[in-house]
Amino acid sequence: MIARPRSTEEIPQSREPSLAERYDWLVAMINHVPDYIYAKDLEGRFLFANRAIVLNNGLERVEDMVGLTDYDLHPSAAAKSIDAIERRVMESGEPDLGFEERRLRGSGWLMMSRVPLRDKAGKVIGVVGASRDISSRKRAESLMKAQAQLLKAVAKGVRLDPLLRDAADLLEEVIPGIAAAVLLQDEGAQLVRLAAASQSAAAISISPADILENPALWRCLAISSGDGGQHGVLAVQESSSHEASVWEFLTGVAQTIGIAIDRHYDAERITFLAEHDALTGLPNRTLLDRKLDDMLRRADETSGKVAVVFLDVDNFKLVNDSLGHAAGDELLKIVANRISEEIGQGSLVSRIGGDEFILALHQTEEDFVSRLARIRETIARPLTLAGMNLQLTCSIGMACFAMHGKTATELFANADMAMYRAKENGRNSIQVFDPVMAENARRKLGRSEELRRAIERDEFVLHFQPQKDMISGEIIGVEALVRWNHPTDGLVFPGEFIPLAEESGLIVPIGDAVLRKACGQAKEWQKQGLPPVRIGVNMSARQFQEHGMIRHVAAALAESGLEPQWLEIEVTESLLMRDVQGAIMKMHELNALGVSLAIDDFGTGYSSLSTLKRFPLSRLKIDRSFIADIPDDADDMAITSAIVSLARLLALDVIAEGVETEEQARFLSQAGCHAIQGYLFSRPIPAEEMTRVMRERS
Ligand SMILES: Nc1nc2c(ncn2[C@@H]2O[C@@H]3COP(=O)(O)O[C@H]4[C@@H](O)[C@H](n5cnc6c(=O)[nH]c(N)nc65)O[C@@H]4COP(=O)(O)O[C@H]3[C@H]2O)c(=O)[nH]1
Repeated sequence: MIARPRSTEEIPQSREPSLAERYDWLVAMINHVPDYIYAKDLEGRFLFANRAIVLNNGLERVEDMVGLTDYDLHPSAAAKSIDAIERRVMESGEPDLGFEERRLRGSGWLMMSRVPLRDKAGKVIGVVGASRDISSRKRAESLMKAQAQLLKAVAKGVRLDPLLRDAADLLEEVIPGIAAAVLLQDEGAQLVRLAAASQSAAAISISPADILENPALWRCLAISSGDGGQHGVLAVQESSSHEASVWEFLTGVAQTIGIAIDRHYDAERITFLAEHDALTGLPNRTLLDRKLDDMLRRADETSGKVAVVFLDVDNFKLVNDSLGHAAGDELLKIVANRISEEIGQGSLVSRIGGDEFILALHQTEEDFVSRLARIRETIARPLTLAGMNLQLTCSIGMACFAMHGKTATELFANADMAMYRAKENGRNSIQVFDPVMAENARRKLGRSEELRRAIERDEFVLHFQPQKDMISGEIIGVEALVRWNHPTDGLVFPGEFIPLAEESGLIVPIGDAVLRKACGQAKEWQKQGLPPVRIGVNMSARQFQEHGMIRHVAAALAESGLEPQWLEIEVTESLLMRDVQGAIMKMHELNALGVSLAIDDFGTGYSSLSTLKRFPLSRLKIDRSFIADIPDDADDMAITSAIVSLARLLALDVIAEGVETEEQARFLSQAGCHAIQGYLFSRPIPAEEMTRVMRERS
C-alpha cells in the first residue's frame, strides 16, 4: 500500500526535501484525492493505482491491483471498451481528455482523461488515467433537462391531469427512490386532489391524510399561484436525504406546477368567457347553439321533444331609461337567476343580448307550457330595485321540436315569431308557435316590400279633417291624415300600415313625404286666397327621434314657402314620455323654427302635471276614447272636464277629437274646450273636397 504522509511539522524548514520525501508526498496526495488515478503498461496491466480506485474495485492495497487488467476487474464488454480507448491513446500518442462514462461499480458518472505514459526517451510505455466524479454535475444536468421537459409541457398546454401525473413520474425517474405526489386545494382550501407517480406503489396508496399526518416522512413544497396564493403542495417522501440541488430542483418543479395550474385556470376562464354572458354568467349564444344541437340530436334519436323558448322582459327599456343602466343590469341578473332556479336539470337558459333570453327545455313529465307558466310566475315575484318596488312581466314564445321545426334555425325563428305575437297580444303572455303566425309574418314581409315600392311610386295621399272653433264656428285648422292609394287594394288607412312602417323604419321617408305634401297643400290654399289655416301633421316616435328630423321640417317649409306659424306637429303623449329630456330638446328646436306643437291622444299616457309644464306645447288634443261615451259615461265626462281645466291652467289651447254628436259638442263647449274635430263636423276628406269646404265657409 502507499505510504502514509508525514505531517508538515516533521519536515525541517531549513533543508531541501529529498527525492524520497518528494515521492512520499506525491503518493500521499494521490491517495488523498477522491478522483481515480492509475497507470497501466502496454498490455493494460495496472502499474499503479491510488487508494480511491483500489477501494472502488473492492480491493484493499495497491499491490492487490498491480498486475491485474480491466478484464480481471470488470465484465468483458466494459473492459473491452476501456481497452479500446487506452490502446488508441497508446498507439496514437495523443491524449484522450474529458471522456464521460458511467461508473463501472456503483452509481454515478466519471469524466476520464487518459494520456500516454512515456519513458525518459519519450517512448510510449503505457497509459496514465485520471478520473473525476461528475455524478452531481450529471444529476444537475438531468434535473435541468427534466425541468425543461416539464416547462415544455406547460408551454404546449398539456392538460392539467396528465401533466401533474407526468411531473410525479418524472421526479421518480430522475431522483431514484423518491415518492412524489401533488396535492391541490379545493374551494374550502382542503388538500384533496392527488396526482401520484404511476410507478410508485407507495405514492399510489397514500392519501392526503397520510401525507399531512406524517410530516417526518413527507416534505411538502408549496405550489404557489401567480396571485400570491397557494394551489397546493408537492409532497416528497424523504426516503434518503437529498443534496441541495435536488431540493432546488423540487422547488423549481413546484413552481412550474404552479404556473401550469395558473395557466389551466386562465384557460378555463377564457373558455368560460367565450361561451358565457359576462353580465349574468349564463351560457351565451355559442354555447346554446352547441348544446341545443346535442339536445335535438338526442331527441331525434329517441323521438323525444325539445322546446325552444324566447323570453323577453316587458318594458325593460323603461326601467333602463328611468332607473339607469346599473339598475337595468341588476334587473337582468335577477331575471337570469330566477329563470335558472326554475329551469331544471338538462335544460338551458341563455341570454342573447339586451333583455332577451332563449331557453332550451328538455322533456320532463310536466308539459312545457306549465313549466313556462311557473317561470313566468317566478319572474313576476315582487322585487325592489333602486328603491322602487317592481313586478316584472315577460312575453314568452315557444316552438317545439319536431312539431314546429326540425332544425335549430327553424325553431329559433318560430319561437321568436311566437314571442312577438305574445308582445302584440299585450305582453305578459305565453304563445306557442302556430303556422298561421308564419303566414302572417310572410304577409307582413310582403306588405313591407309593397310599402317600399309605394314610397318610390309616391302612392301616399293626404286627407284633411277640419277643426272648428267652439265660439266662432270657424275652421281654425286642419289635420293632415295619410292614406295609401294601393294599386289593387284601394285606399288603405293608416292603422293598417303605420305600425308596419314604424317597425321597418319606412315611416321616416313616408313621414317626410307627408310633411312636404301637407306644407305644400297649406301654402296652396293660401295661394288660392283662402283664409290661412294651421295644418296639423302627425309625427311618429321613430320619425321624431330621427337625427335629421328638424332638417326635414325646415326643408318642407322652405320648399313650400309656408310660414312656420301655420305648421303644427302632433306628437303622442307616450312618445314624449319615453325620453322626456330628449323630447324637450327637440320640441325647443321645433319652436325655434317657429313651428308649434300639439300633444295628441292626450289622456292615454301617464304624463304628470309637472312633466307637462316642461313641454313647450301650444295645444292638447283630448283622445277620442274619452269623448266616445259622452254623455253616457260620467267618468269620461269628469276626465274630459279635468283635461280641459288642466289645459287652461297651463295656458294651452284644447281640442277634442272624435266628436260625433251634438251632445258631445255641447258638453265640450260647456266644459270650456276651445275647438273640436270629428265626424260631426267633417270626416277626413281629400284635398279638393277640403278646398270646397273652406271656400264655402270663407
Ligand atoms: N271614430 C271616429 N274617428 C274619428 C273621428 N274624427 C276623426 N277620427 C279619426 O281619428 C283619427 C285621428 O287621428 P289621430 O288620432 O292622429 O290618429 C292617426 C294617427 O295617429 C295616424 N296617422 C294618420 N296620418 C299619419 C301620418 O301622416 N303620420 C303618422 N305618423 N301617423 C299618422 O293614424 C291614426 C289614424 O288615422 P285615421 O285612420 O285617419 O283616423 C283619424 C281620424 O279619421 C270621429 O269622429 N270618430
